[in-house]
Amino acid sequence: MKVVIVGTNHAGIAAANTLLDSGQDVEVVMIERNSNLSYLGCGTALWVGRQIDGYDGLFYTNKEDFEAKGAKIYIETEVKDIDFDAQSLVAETKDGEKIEESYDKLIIATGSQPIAPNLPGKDLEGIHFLKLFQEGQEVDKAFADENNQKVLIIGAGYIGVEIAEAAQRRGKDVTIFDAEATSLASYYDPEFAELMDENLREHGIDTHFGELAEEYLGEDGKVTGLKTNKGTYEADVIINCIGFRPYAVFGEGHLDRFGNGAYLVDRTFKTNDDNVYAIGDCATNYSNVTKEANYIALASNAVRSGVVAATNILGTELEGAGIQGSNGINIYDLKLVSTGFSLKACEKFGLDAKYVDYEDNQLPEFMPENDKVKLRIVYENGTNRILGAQIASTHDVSLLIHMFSLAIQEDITVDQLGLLDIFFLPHFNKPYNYITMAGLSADTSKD
Ligand SMILES: Cc1cc2nc3c(=O)[nH]c(=O)nc-3n(C[C@H](O)[C@H](O)[C@H](O)COP(=O)(O)OP(=O)(O)OC[C@H]3O[C@@H](n4cnc5c(N)ncnc54)[C@H](O)[C@@H]3O)c2cc1C
Ligand SMILES: NC(=O)C1=CN([C@@H]2O[C@H](COP(=O)(O)OP(=O)(O)OC[C@H]3O[C@@H](n4cnc5c(N)ncnc54)[C@H](O)[C@@H]3O)[C@@H](O)[C@H]2O)C=CC1
Repeated sequence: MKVVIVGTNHAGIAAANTLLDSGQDVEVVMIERNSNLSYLGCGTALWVGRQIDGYDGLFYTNKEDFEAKGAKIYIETEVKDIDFDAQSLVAETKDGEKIEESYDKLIIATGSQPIAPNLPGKDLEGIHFLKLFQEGQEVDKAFADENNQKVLIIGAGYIGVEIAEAAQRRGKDVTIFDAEATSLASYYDPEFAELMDENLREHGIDTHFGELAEEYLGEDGKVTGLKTNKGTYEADVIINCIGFRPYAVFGEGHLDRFGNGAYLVDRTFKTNDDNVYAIGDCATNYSNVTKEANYIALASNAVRSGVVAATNILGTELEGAGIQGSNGINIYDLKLVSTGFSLKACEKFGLDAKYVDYEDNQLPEFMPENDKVKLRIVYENGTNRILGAQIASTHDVSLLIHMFSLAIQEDITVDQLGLLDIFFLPHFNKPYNYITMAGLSADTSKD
Protein backbone atom coordinates (compact mmCIF):
# COMPACT_ATOMS: atom_id res chain seq x y z
CA MET A 1 0.00 0.00 0.00
CA LYS A 2 1.24 3.48 -0.85
CA VAL A 3 0.26 6.43 1.35
CA VAL A 4 1.00 10.03 0.39
CA ILE A 5 0.92 12.70 3.09
CA VAL A 6 0.49 16.32 1.98
CA GLY A 7 1.82 18.71 4.64
CA THR A 8 4.19 17.33 7.23
CA ASN A 9 3.93 19.43 10.33
CA HIS A 10 2.43 18.13 13.60
CA ALA A 11 -0.52 16.24 12.09
CA GLY A 12 1.35 14.86 9.07
CA ILE A 13 4.32 13.84 11.22
CA ALA A 14 2.10 11.95 13.67
CA ALA A 15 0.47 10.07 10.79
CA ALA A 16 3.84 9.30 9.17
CA ASN A 17 5.32 8.01 12.43
CA THR A 18 2.31 5.77 13.05
CA LEU A 19 2.58 4.29 9.55
CA LEU A 20 6.37 3.92 9.57
CA ASP A 21 6.60 2.49 13.10
CA SER A 22 3.84 -0.08 12.45
CA GLY A 23 6.14 -2.73 11.03
CA GLN A 24 3.68 -3.15 8.15
CA ASP A 25 4.68 -3.01 4.52
CA VAL A 26 3.63 0.58 3.74
CA GLU A 27 5.26 2.91 1.25
CA VAL A 28 5.12 6.43 2.71
CA VAL A 29 5.64 9.61 0.69
CA MET A 30 5.70 12.93 2.53
CA ILE A 31 5.45 16.29 0.75
CA GLU A 32 6.09 19.59 2.58
CA ARG A 33 6.34 23.06 1.09
CA ASN A 34 8.21 24.63 4.01
CA SER A 35 11.97 24.24 4.54
CA ASN A 36 11.51 22.81 8.04
CA LEU A 37 9.12 20.49 9.84
CA SER A 38 7.89 20.04 13.40
CA TYR A 39 8.31 23.65 14.57
CA LEU A 40 6.49 24.16 17.87
CA GLY A 41 4.91 27.59 17.45
CA CYS A 42 4.12 27.58 21.17
CA GLY A 43 7.80 28.35 21.71
CA THR A 44 7.94 31.46 19.50
CA ALA A 45 6.98 33.90 22.25
CA LEU A 46 9.37 32.13 24.64
CA TRP A 47 12.47 32.67 22.52
CA VAL A 48 11.40 36.02 21.09
CA GLY A 49 10.80 37.12 24.72
CA ARG A 50 14.18 35.59 25.72
CA GLN A 51 12.62 33.26 28.29
CA ILE A 52 14.45 30.39 26.60
CA ASP A 53 17.90 30.59 25.04
CA GLY A 54 17.00 29.87 21.45
CA TYR A 55 14.76 28.02 19.05
CA ASP A 56 16.80 24.89 18.29
CA GLY A 57 14.85 22.77 20.78
CA LEU A 58 11.54 23.76 19.17
CA PHE A 59 12.04 21.32 16.28
CA TYR A 60 11.46 17.74 17.38
CA THR A 61 12.23 15.92 14.13
CA ASN A 62 13.61 16.48 10.64
CA LYS A 63 13.70 15.14 7.09
CA GLU A 64 16.58 12.75 7.85
CA ASP A 65 14.63 11.02 10.65
CA PHE A 66 11.94 10.01 8.15
CA GLU A 67 14.39 8.98 5.45
CA ALA A 68 16.05 6.74 8.05
CA LYS A 69 12.67 5.08 8.63
CA GLY A 70 12.25 4.45 4.90
CA ALA A 71 9.95 7.31 3.86
CA LYS A 72 10.40 9.31 0.68
CA ILE A 73 10.22 12.94 1.75
CA TYR A 74 10.13 16.06 -0.39
CA ILE A 75 10.86 19.36 1.36
CA GLU A 76 10.25 22.83 -0.14
CA THR A 77 7.87 21.10 -2.52
CA GLU A 78 4.28 22.24 -2.88
CA VAL A 79 1.40 20.05 -3.96
CA LYS A 80 -0.39 21.98 -6.70
CA ASP A 81 -3.13 19.68 -7.86
CA ILE A 82 -4.79 16.44 -6.80
CA ASP A 83 -6.73 14.20 -9.20
CA PHE A 84 -9.03 12.30 -6.83
CA ASP A 85 -10.38 10.00 -9.58
CA ALA A 86 -6.96 8.98 -10.84
CA GLN A 87 -5.58 8.91 -7.26
CA SER A 88 -2.56 10.97 -8.18
CA LEU A 89 -1.13 14.39 -7.50
CA VAL A 90 1.28 16.92 -8.95
CA ALA A 91 3.77 18.87 -6.87
CA GLU A 92 6.46 21.41 -7.68
CA THR A 93 9.88 21.78 -6.06
CA LYS A 94 11.30 25.23 -5.27
CA ASP A 95 13.41 24.91 -8.43
CA GLY A 96 10.26 24.47 -10.50
CA GLU A 97 10.68 20.73 -11.07
CA LYS A 98 7.34 18.87 -11.44
CA ILE A 99 6.79 15.73 -9.40
CA GLU A 100 3.96 13.22 -9.80
CA GLU A 101 2.92 10.68 -7.21
CA SER A 102 0.08 8.19 -7.18
CA TYR A 103 -1.54 6.95 -3.99
CA ASP A 104 -3.69 4.20 -2.57
CA LYS A 105 -4.51 6.37 0.43
CA LEU A 106 -4.03 10.11 0.70
CA ILE A 107 -3.68 12.07 3.94
CA ILE A 108 -4.22 15.81 3.63
CA ALA A 109 -2.54 17.63 6.52
CA THR A 110 -2.20 21.11 5.08
CA GLY A 111 -3.00 22.87 8.36
CA SER A 112 -4.16 26.42 8.76
CA GLN A 113 -3.21 29.97 7.91
CA PRO A 114 -3.53 33.15 9.94
CA ILE A 115 -6.53 35.29 9.07
CA ALA A 116 -5.35 38.52 7.48
CA PRO A 117 -7.34 41.66 8.30
CA ASN A 118 -8.32 43.06 4.92
CA LEU A 119 -7.61 46.69 5.77
CA PRO A 120 -6.18 49.60 3.77
CA GLY A 121 -2.39 49.67 4.12
CA LYS A 122 -2.11 45.91 4.65
CA ASP A 123 0.99 45.64 2.42
CA LEU A 124 3.09 48.12 4.40
CA GLU A 125 6.44 46.95 5.74
CA GLY A 126 6.41 46.28 9.49
CA ILE A 127 3.12 44.34 9.55
CA HIS A 128 3.63 40.78 10.75
CA PHE A 129 1.91 37.43 11.33
CA LEU A 130 3.03 34.69 13.70
CA LYS A 131 2.51 31.22 12.37
CA LEU A 132 5.69 29.98 10.73
CA PHE A 133 9.16 29.77 12.28
CA GLN A 134 10.31 32.27 9.65
CA GLU A 135 7.63 34.76 10.76
CA GLY A 136 8.89 34.42 14.34
CA GLN A 137 12.38 35.23 13.08
CA GLU A 138 11.08 38.34 11.33
CA VAL A 139 9.37 39.57 14.51
CA ASP A 140 12.53 38.84 16.51
CA LYS A 141 14.55 40.88 14.01
CA ALA A 142 12.07 43.75 14.19
CA PHE A 143 12.29 43.75 18.01
CA ALA A 144 16.11 43.83 17.81
CA ASP A 145 15.95 47.18 15.98
CA GLU A 146 16.17 49.92 18.64
CA ASN A 147 14.15 52.24 16.40
CA ASN A 148 11.18 49.92 16.70
CA GLN A 149 9.76 50.83 20.08
CA LYS A 150 6.00 50.89 19.64
CA VAL A 151 4.49 47.45 19.12
CA LEU A 152 0.77 47.12 18.39
CA ILE A 153 -0.89 43.73 18.53
CA ILE A 154 -4.24 43.10 16.84
CA GLY A 155 -6.08 40.20 18.50
CA ALA A 156 -5.81 39.31 22.19
CA GLY A 157 -6.26 35.58 21.76
CA TYR A 158 -3.55 33.11 22.64
CA ILE A 159 -0.90 34.29 20.20
CA GLY A 160 -1.67 37.94 20.99
CA VAL A 161 -1.21 37.74 24.75
CA GLU A 162 1.89 35.56 24.40
CA ILE A 163 3.63 37.92 22.00
CA ALA A 164 2.51 40.93 24.07
CA GLU A 165 4.41 39.49 27.05
CA ALA A 166 7.42 38.74 24.83
CA ALA A 167 7.48 42.28 23.40
CA GLN A 168 7.20 43.81 26.87
CA ARG A 169 10.08 41.59 28.07
CA ARG A 170 12.12 43.00 25.16
CA GLY A 171 11.48 46.50 26.50
CA LYS A 172 8.87 47.59 23.94
CA ASP A 173 5.85 49.83 24.48
CA VAL A 174 3.05 47.38 23.86
CA THR A 175 -0.61 48.02 22.99
CA ILE A 176 -3.02 45.18 22.39
CA PHE A 177 -6.43 45.40 20.69
CA ASP A 178 -9.33 43.00 20.49
CA ALA A 179 -12.79 43.28 18.99
CA GLU A 180 -14.25 41.55 22.06
CA ALA A 181 -14.71 43.12 25.50
CA THR A 182 -11.84 41.14 27.06
CA SER A 183 -8.77 39.18 26.05
CA LEU A 184 -9.13 35.42 25.49
CA ALA A 185 -12.85 35.81 24.89
CA SER A 186 -13.04 32.62 22.79
CA TYR A 187 -11.83 30.53 25.71
CA TYR A 188 -12.97 32.18 28.97
CA ASP A 189 -15.94 33.95 30.46
CA PRO A 190 -15.30 37.60 31.42
CA GLU A 191 -14.77 36.76 35.14
CA PHE A 192 -11.67 34.77 34.11
CA ALA A 193 -10.50 36.72 31.07
CA GLU A 194 -10.53 39.94 33.12
CA LEU A 195 -7.84 38.44 35.38
CA MET A 196 -5.66 38.19 32.28
CA ASP A 197 -6.56 41.74 31.21
CA GLU A 198 -5.49 43.05 34.63
CA ASN A 199 -2.34 40.92 34.50
CA LEU A 200 -1.38 42.49 31.16
CA ARG A 201 -2.04 46.01 32.44
CA GLU A 202 -0.05 45.40 35.64
CA HIS A 203 2.93 44.65 33.42
CA GLY A 204 2.56 47.90 31.53
CA ILE A 205 0.69 46.61 28.49
CA ASP A 206 -1.94 49.00 27.20
CA THR A 207 -5.20 47.14 26.55
CA HIS A 208 -7.91 48.27 24.13
CA PHE A 209 -10.88 45.94 24.03
CA GLY A 210 -14.09 46.33 22.09
CA GLU A 211 -12.02 48.25 19.54
CA LEU A 212 -11.79 47.48 15.83
CA ALA A 213 -8.83 48.16 13.56
CA GLU A 214 -9.82 50.12 10.45
CA GLU A 215 -6.65 51.12 8.66
CA TYR A 216 -2.89 50.62 8.79
CA LEU A 217 -1.18 53.99 8.45
CA GLY A 218 2.20 54.37 6.79
CA GLU A 219 4.88 56.54 5.24
CA ASP A 220 7.37 55.61 2.51
CA GLY A 221 6.01 52.07 2.43
CA LYS A 222 6.54 51.46 6.16
CA VAL A 223 3.87 51.20 8.81
CA THR A 224 3.67 54.16 11.20
CA GLY A 225 0.36 53.65 12.94
CA LEU A 226 -3.08 52.14 13.23
CA LYS A 227 -6.46 53.79 12.95
CA THR A 228 -9.28 52.11 14.85
CA ASN A 229 -12.95 52.97 15.34
CA LYS A 230 -11.92 54.75 18.55
CA GLY A 231 -8.58 56.44 17.88
CA THR A 232 -5.24 56.63 16.09
CA TYR A 233 -2.09 55.03 17.49
CA GLU A 234 1.57 55.30 16.50
CA ALA A 235 3.29 52.03 15.59
CA ASP A 236 6.71 50.80 14.52
CA VAL A 237 5.64 47.16 14.42
CA ILE A 238 2.15 45.65 14.08
CA ILE A 239 1.47 41.97 14.70
CA ASN A 240 -1.80 40.45 13.44
CA CYS A 241 -3.14 37.51 15.41
CA ILE A 242 -6.87 37.35 14.91
CA GLY A 243 -7.12 33.58 14.53
CA PHE A 244 -6.50 30.82 12.01
CA ARG A 245 -8.58 29.54 9.15
CA PRO A 246 -8.20 26.04 7.73
CA TYR A 247 -5.97 25.77 4.67
CA ALA A 248 -8.19 23.41 2.70
CA VAL A 249 -7.71 24.25 -0.96
CA PHE A 250 -8.02 20.84 -2.62
CA GLY A 251 -11.07 18.89 -3.75
CA GLU A 252 -13.51 21.78 -4.24
CA GLY A 253 -16.82 20.12 -5.16
CA HIS A 254 -15.40 16.68 -4.34
CA LEU A 255 -14.63 16.77 -0.62
CA ASP A 256 -17.34 17.82 1.84
CA ARG A 257 -16.69 20.98 3.88
CA PHE A 258 -17.55 22.39 7.29
CA GLY A 259 -18.95 25.93 7.62
CA ASN A 260 -15.49 27.54 7.82
CA GLY A 261 -14.19 25.57 4.83
CA ALA A 262 -12.38 22.83 6.80
CA TYR A 263 -12.56 19.30 5.39
CA LEU A 264 -15.52 17.58 7.01
CA VAL A 265 -14.37 14.21 8.32
CA ASP A 266 -15.87 11.33 10.26
CA ARG A 267 -14.53 10.08 13.59
CA THR A 268 -11.75 8.18 11.81
CA PHE A 269 -10.74 11.42 10.01
CA LYS A 270 -11.89 10.01 6.68
CA THR A 271 -13.45 12.43 4.22
CA ASN A 272 -16.40 11.50 2.02
CA ASP A 273 -13.80 10.00 -0.40
CA ASP A 274 -12.91 6.55 0.98
CA ASN A 275 -9.28 6.93 -0.03
CA VAL A 276 -8.75 10.37 1.47
CA TYR A 277 -8.21 11.35 5.09
CA ALA A 278 -7.84 14.93 6.40
CA ILE A 279 -6.18 15.64 9.73
CA GLY A 280 -5.05 18.51 11.93
CA ASP A 281 -5.93 22.16 11.43
CA CYS A 282 -7.33 21.65 7.91
CA ALA A 283 -10.09 19.33 9.15
CA THR A 284 -12.94 19.10 11.62
CA ASN A 285 -12.95 17.07 14.80
CA TYR A 286 -15.82 15.54 16.76
CA SER A 287 -16.87 17.70 19.71
CA ASN A 288 -17.94 15.86 22.85
CA VAL A 289 -19.73 19.03 23.96
CA THR A 290 -22.00 19.55 20.94
CA LYS A 291 -21.90 15.88 19.83
CA GLU A 292 -21.19 16.94 16.28
CA ALA A 293 -18.31 18.15 14.11
CA ASN A 294 -16.53 21.30 15.22
CA TYR A 295 -13.32 23.13 14.35
CA ILE A 296 -10.60 23.80 16.95
CA ALA A 297 -7.04 24.44 15.74
CA LEU A 298 -4.59 23.00 18.27
CA ALA A 299 -1.38 21.00 17.96
CA SER A 300 -2.67 18.51 20.53
CA ASN A 301 -5.70 17.73 18.35
CA ALA A 302 -3.52 17.58 15.23
CA VAL A 303 -1.24 14.91 16.66
CA ARG A 304 -4.11 12.69 17.81
CA SER A 305 -5.91 12.99 14.48
CA GLY A 306 -2.75 11.83 12.68
CA VAL A 307 -2.48 8.74 14.86
CA VAL A 308 -6.17 7.85 14.38
CA ALA A 309 -6.18 8.31 10.58
CA ALA A 310 -2.99 6.27 10.12
CA THR A 311 -4.26 3.48 12.40
CA ASN A 312 -7.38 3.13 10.25
CA ILE A 313 -5.32 3.16 7.06
CA LEU A 314 -3.26 0.34 8.56
CA GLY A 315 -6.45 -1.70 8.86
CA THR A 316 -7.32 -1.33 12.55
CA GLU A 317 -10.63 0.42 13.04
CA LEU A 318 -10.25 3.23 15.56
CA GLU A 319 -12.48 6.20 16.23
CA GLY A 320 -11.03 9.36 17.74
CA ALA A 321 -12.17 10.05 21.30
CA GLY A 322 -13.44 13.47 20.25
CA ILE A 323 -12.28 16.80 21.59
CA GLN A 324 -13.11 19.29 24.28
CA GLY A 325 -10.68 21.97 23.04
CA SER A 326 -8.64 21.69 26.23
CA ASN A 327 -6.16 24.53 26.38
CA GLY A 328 -3.93 26.50 28.69
CA ILE A 329 -2.00 29.73 28.87
CA ASN A 330 0.69 31.11 31.16
CA ILE A 331 1.41 34.84 31.00
CA TYR A 332 3.91 36.13 33.57
CA ASP A 333 2.72 34.20 36.65
CA LEU A 334 -0.95 33.88 35.77
CA LYS A 335 -2.13 30.48 34.58
CA LEU A 336 -5.50 29.95 32.92
CA VAL A 337 -6.69 26.55 31.72
CA SER A 338 -10.01 25.59 30.23
CA THR A 339 -11.80 22.72 28.54
CA GLY A 340 -15.15 22.40 26.82
CA PHE A 341 -17.40 25.42 26.53
CA SER A 342 -17.55 28.65 28.51
CA LEU A 343 -20.98 29.97 29.42
CA LYS A 344 -20.63 32.41 26.55
CA ALA A 345 -19.81 29.62 24.07
CA CYS A 346 -22.86 27.67 25.30
CA GLU A 347 -25.06 30.67 24.53
CA LYS A 348 -23.53 30.95 21.05
CA PHE A 349 -24.19 27.27 20.32
CA GLY A 350 -27.68 27.29 21.85
CA LEU A 351 -26.83 25.01 24.79
CA ASP A 352 -28.96 25.61 27.89
CA ALA A 353 -26.25 25.94 30.52
CA LYS A 354 -25.82 26.74 34.21
CA TYR A 355 -22.62 27.21 36.14
CA VAL A 356 -21.08 26.96 39.58
CA ASP A 357 -18.12 29.07 40.71
CA TYR A 358 -15.83 28.28 43.62
CA GLU A 359 -12.82 30.25 44.77
CA ASP A 360 -10.49 29.09 47.53
CA ASN A 361 -6.89 28.70 48.59
CA GLN A 362 -5.08 25.79 47.03
CA LEU A 363 -3.62 24.65 50.38
CA PRO A 364 -4.81 24.72 54.02
CA GLU A 365 -4.35 28.16 55.58
CA PHE A 366 -1.64 26.86 57.95
CA MET A 367 0.72 26.25 55.01
CA PRO A 368 3.33 29.02 54.61
CA GLU A 369 2.88 29.64 50.88
CA ASN A 370 -0.51 29.59 49.28
CA ASP A 371 -2.29 30.64 46.09
CA LYS A 372 -5.90 31.42 45.32
CA VAL A 373 -7.65 29.21 42.77
CA LYS A 374 -10.80 30.21 40.90
CA LEU A 375 -12.90 27.47 39.31
CA ARG A 376 -16.00 27.59 37.13
CA ILE A 377 -17.84 24.47 36.04
CA VAL A 378 -20.42 24.90 33.27
CA TYR A 379 -23.10 22.21 33.01
CA GLU A 380 -26.28 21.49 31.11
CA ASN A 381 -29.55 22.62 32.63
CA GLY A 382 -31.63 19.51 33.30
CA THR A 383 -29.12 16.72 32.60
CA ASN A 384 -26.32 18.35 34.67
CA ARG A 385 -23.81 16.99 32.13
CA ILE A 386 -20.52 18.89 32.45
CA LEU A 387 -19.99 21.09 29.38
CA GLY A 388 -16.90 23.02 30.38
CA ALA A 389 -14.50 24.12 33.10
CA GLN A 390 -12.25 27.14 33.58
CA ILE A 391 -9.53 27.49 36.20
CA ALA A 392 -7.35 30.50 37.05
CA SER A 393 -4.48 30.65 39.52
CA THR A 394 -0.87 31.58 40.05
CA HIS A 395 -0.50 27.97 41.27
CA ASP A 396 0.16 25.33 38.61
CA VAL A 397 -3.33 23.85 38.29
CA SER A 398 -2.82 22.74 34.71
CA LEU A 399 -3.11 18.98 35.25
CA LEU A 400 -6.50 19.37 36.87
CA ILE A 401 -8.12 20.40 33.62
CA HIS A 402 -7.45 16.94 32.17
CA MET A 403 -9.89 15.47 34.69
CA PHE A 404 -12.58 17.88 33.49
CA SER A 405 -11.72 17.00 29.90
CA LEU A 406 -12.32 13.32 30.63
CA ALA A 407 -15.50 14.21 32.53
CA ILE A 408 -16.89 15.96 29.46
CA GLN A 409 -15.82 13.12 27.17
CA GLU A 410 -17.56 10.60 29.43
CA ASP A 411 -20.74 12.69 30.04
CA ILE A 412 -20.09 12.97 33.80
CA THR A 413 -22.57 15.15 35.68
CA VAL A 414 -21.60 17.98 38.01
CA ASP A 415 -23.13 16.30 41.09
CA GLN A 416 -20.89 13.27 40.53
CA LEU A 417 -17.91 15.49 41.32
CA GLY A 418 -19.20 16.31 44.80
CA LEU A 419 -18.52 12.83 46.17
CA LEU A 420 -15.56 11.98 43.93
CA ASP A 421 -12.69 10.29 45.80
CA ILE A 422 -10.16 13.13 45.94
CA PHE A 423 -7.10 12.55 48.10
CA PHE A 424 -5.96 15.13 50.65
CA LEU A 425 -2.44 16.11 51.64
CA PRO A 426 -1.61 19.59 52.96
CA HIS A 427 1.29 19.91 50.52
CA PHE A 428 -1.17 19.59 47.62
CA ASN A 429 -4.73 20.57 48.58
CA LYS A 430 -7.45 20.94 51.20
CA PRO A 431 -9.84 18.28 52.51
CA TYR A 432 -12.76 20.49 51.52
CA ASN A 433 -11.17 21.35 48.19
CA TYR A 434 -12.70 23.53 45.48
CA ILE A 435 -13.71 20.59 43.25
CA THR A 436 -15.63 18.85 46.03
CA MET A 437 -17.16 22.13 47.13
CA ALA A 438 -18.17 23.16 43.61
CA GLY A 439 -19.71 19.72 43.02
CA LEU A 440 -21.63 19.84 46.29
CA SER A 441 -22.84 23.40 45.86
CA ALA A 442 -23.96 23.18 42.20
CA ASP A 443 -27.68 23.79 41.77
CA THR A 444 -28.82 20.63 39.99
CA SER A 445 -32.52 21.41 39.87
CA LYS A 446 -33.88 22.08 36.39
CA ASP A 447 -34.63 25.78 35.75
C1 LIG B 1 2.53 31.05 17.69
C2 LIG B 1 1.71 29.81 17.84
C3 LIG B 1 1.61 29.20 19.07
C4 LIG B 1 0.85 28.02 19.21
N1 LIG B 1 0.78 27.44 20.44
C5 LIG B 1 0.08 26.31 20.60
C6 LIG B 1 0.05 25.64 21.85
O1 LIG B 1 0.65 26.09 22.84
N2 LIG B 1 -0.71 24.51 21.96
C7 LIG B 1 -1.38 23.98 20.90
O2 LIG B 1 -2.00 22.92 21.04
N3 LIG B 1 -1.36 24.59 19.68
C8 LIG B 1 -0.64 25.74 19.53
N4 LIG B 1 -0.61 26.36 18.30
C9 LIG B 1 -1.42 25.81 17.21
C10 LIG B 1 -0.67 24.70 16.48
O3 LIG B 1 0.59 25.17 16.04
C11 LIG B 1 -1.47 24.20 15.30
O4 LIG B 1 -2.71 23.75 15.74
C12 LIG B 1 -0.70 23.07 14.62
O5 LIG B 1 0.44 23.59 13.99
C13 LIG B 1 -1.55 22.32 13.61
O6 LIG B 1 -0.74 21.35 13.02
P1 LIG B 1 -1.04 20.84 11.52
O7 LIG B 1 0.06 19.90 11.19
O8 LIG B 1 -2.44 20.41 11.40
O9 LIG B 1 -0.96 22.16 10.63
P2 LIG B 1 0.21 23.18 10.31
O10 LIG B 1 1.10 23.34 11.47
O11 LIG B 1 -0.44 24.38 9.75
O12 LIG B 1 1.04 22.43 9.19
C14 LIG B 1 0.56 22.22 7.89
C15 LIG B 1 1.75 21.97 6.99
O13 LIG B 1 1.27 21.73 5.67
C16 LIG B 1 2.15 22.35 4.76
N5 LIG B 1 1.42 22.55 3.50
C17 LIG B 1 0.29 23.28 3.31
N6 LIG B 1 -0.11 23.22 2.05
C18 LIG B 1 0.78 22.44 1.40
C19 LIG B 1 0.92 22.02 0.05
N7 LIG B 1 0.03 22.37 -0.89
N8 LIG B 1 1.96 21.23 -0.27
C20 LIG B 1 2.86 20.84 0.67
N9 LIG B 1 2.78 21.23 1.97
C21 LIG B 1 1.76 22.01 2.32
C22 LIG B 1 2.56 23.64 5.46
O14 LIG B 1 3.77 24.15 4.96
C23 LIG B 1 2.68 23.17 6.91
O15 LIG B 1 3.99 22.76 7.24
C24 LIG B 1 0.16 27.50 18.12
C25 LIG B 1 0.28 28.11 16.86
C26 LIG B 1 1.06 29.24 16.72
C27 LIG B 1 1.19 29.86 15.37
N1 LIG C 1 -1.71 27.97 24.40
C1 LIG C 1 -2.27 27.50 23.31
O1 LIG C 1 -2.91 26.46 23.30
C2 LIG C 1 -2.12 28.29 22.05
C3 LIG C 1 -2.94 27.98 20.99
N2 LIG C 1 -2.86 28.68 19.84
C4 LIG C 1 -3.83 28.38 18.78
O2 LIG C 1 -3.47 28.96 17.56
C5 LIG C 1 -4.63 29.47 16.88
C6 LIG C 1 -4.44 30.91 16.48
O3 LIG C 1 -4.23 31.73 17.64
P1 LIG C 1 -4.74 33.23 17.63
O4 LIG C 1 -4.43 33.87 16.33
O5 LIG C 1 -4.27 33.87 18.87
O6 LIG C 1 -6.32 33.06 17.62
P2 LIG C 1 -7.39 33.07 18.82
O7 LIG C 1 -8.60 32.48 18.23
O8 LIG C 1 -6.82 32.53 20.06
O9 LIG C 1 -7.63 34.62 19.09
C7 LIG C 1 -7.99 35.53 18.09
C8 LIG C 1 -8.48 36.80 18.77
O10 LIG C 1 -8.63 37.79 17.77
C9 LIG C 1 -9.82 38.52 18.04
N3 LIG C 1 -10.28 39.08 16.78
C10 LIG C 1 -10.86 38.44 15.74
N4 LIG C 1 -11.09 39.30 14.72
C11 LIG C 1 -10.64 40.52 15.15
C12 LIG C 1 -10.58 41.79 14.57
N5 LIG C 1 -11.01 42.01 13.32
N6 LIG C 1 -10.04 42.81 15.28
C13 LIG C 1 -9.57 42.58 16.54
N7 LIG C 1 -9.61 41.40 17.15
C14 LIG C 1 -10.13 40.38 16.46
C15 LIG C 1 -10.77 37.50 18.64
O11 LIG C 1 -11.75 38.14 19.43
C16 LIG C 1 -9.82 36.64 19.46
O12 LIG C 1 -9.70 37.10 20.79
C17 LIG C 1 -5.79 29.26 17.82
O13 LIG C 1 -6.50 28.12 17.41
C18 LIG C 1 -5.14 29.04 19.16
O14 LIG C 1 -5.92 28.20 20.00
C19 LIG C 1 -1.99 29.72 19.69
C20 LIG C 1 -1.14 30.05 20.70
C21 LIG C 1 -1.11 29.36 21.96
